[in-house]
Amino acid sequence: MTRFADLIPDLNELIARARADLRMGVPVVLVRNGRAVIAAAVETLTAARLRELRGLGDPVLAITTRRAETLKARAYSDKVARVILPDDADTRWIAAIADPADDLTHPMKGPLSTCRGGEDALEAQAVALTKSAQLLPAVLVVEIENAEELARTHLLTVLHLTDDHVAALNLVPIVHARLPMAASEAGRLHIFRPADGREEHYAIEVGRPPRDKPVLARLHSACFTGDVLGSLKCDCGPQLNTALRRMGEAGAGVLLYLNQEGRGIGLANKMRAYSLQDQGFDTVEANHRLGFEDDERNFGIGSEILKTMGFSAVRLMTNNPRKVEMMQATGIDVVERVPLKVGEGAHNTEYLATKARKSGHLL
Ligand SMILES: Nc1nc2c(ncn2[C@@H]2O[C@H](COP(=O)(O)OP(=O)(O)OP(=O)(O)O)[C@@H](O)[C@H]2O)c(=O)[nH]1
Ligand SMILES: [Zn+2]
Repeated sequence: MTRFADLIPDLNELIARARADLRMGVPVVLVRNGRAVIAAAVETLTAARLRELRGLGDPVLAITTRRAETLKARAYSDKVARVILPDDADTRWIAAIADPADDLTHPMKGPLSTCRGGEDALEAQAVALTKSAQLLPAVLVVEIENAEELARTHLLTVLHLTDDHVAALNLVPIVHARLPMAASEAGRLHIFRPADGREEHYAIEVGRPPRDKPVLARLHSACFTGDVLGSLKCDCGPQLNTALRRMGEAGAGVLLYLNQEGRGIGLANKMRAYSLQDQGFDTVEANHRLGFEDDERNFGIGSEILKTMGFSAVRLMTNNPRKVEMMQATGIDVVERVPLKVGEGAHNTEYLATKARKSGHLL
């Protein structure tokens, strides 16, 4: 028995630490079924670290199959493609694989060689880690033998992964307090903190809705540009304000403010997507070129919070049928869908039309 064993971080805690490492540019070590790799996020890779990683073996650049499609590289798997790093590839070459900003002005000179066969589970998990760290989904990976020793001598985080690790949500209510708002003086803000070290989420309770009846609810995803800056590119700001106002008028409701900016890709990546939209790509194409799925959000978070607050049924304000399906699938009964169509204008007609055409939003 190790003494003070409870002081040792568990896998969820180590994953949170690994996320922070990758964001800073520090490589992490991943081990699974006797295989070990060292992985560094492309977005934060420095020339010095690239040099040393090359010294450890033959690096492979792992990207999502989505990004590989844009680069016309063969993925051989539905999750991840492994691009073989040419000997003369520098950090700029590597960055261009991950970042589509210059795809049109400086297309990659292919064809890119990719690995076929062999193990790619760790590569897929490493890419998933960069996604959850809200970085570009791309990692430089080198297979290593002496993982434990390298990690110990170089103070690197080691993750022993068994299978596709799904952290339990475990949203802990931290605090709530009265918050009079323009939409309702009877407001209350609740803070929920997930056990996985990621962003906190909020619930804004309007009035005191009875727990045993369906509550007027809105699942709102953070949109700094729309909610705070009044961006005209989307409908988020007006949707947020209208939802709160309707709850105020009804005297009761609950708005979940989920910190899943940019449909879960983070504000930096959303701005990368906006820059691609300025080059003519629509909202879905831009996500795909960056290597993301259309929507990387986890709506299960909303259900967890509602259950913790004591609700089991909602009248959900949304135009997104996926939100309804996900709520039902995660144990909250959606007795009614309440449309929330506001904020249409010259700058977002295309955006709303694309949501309807490609993402199934109801108009
Ligand atoms: N990646 C990406 N995210 C965007 C873009 N425009 C808006 N968003 C994000 O999309 C999300 C919109 O969230 P919601 O309004 O809650 O969801 P919705 O799927 O539109 O569904 P309803 O509004 O409920 O009908 C927010 O997280 C925004 O930050 C974009 O062009 N690209
Ligand atoms: Zn928005």
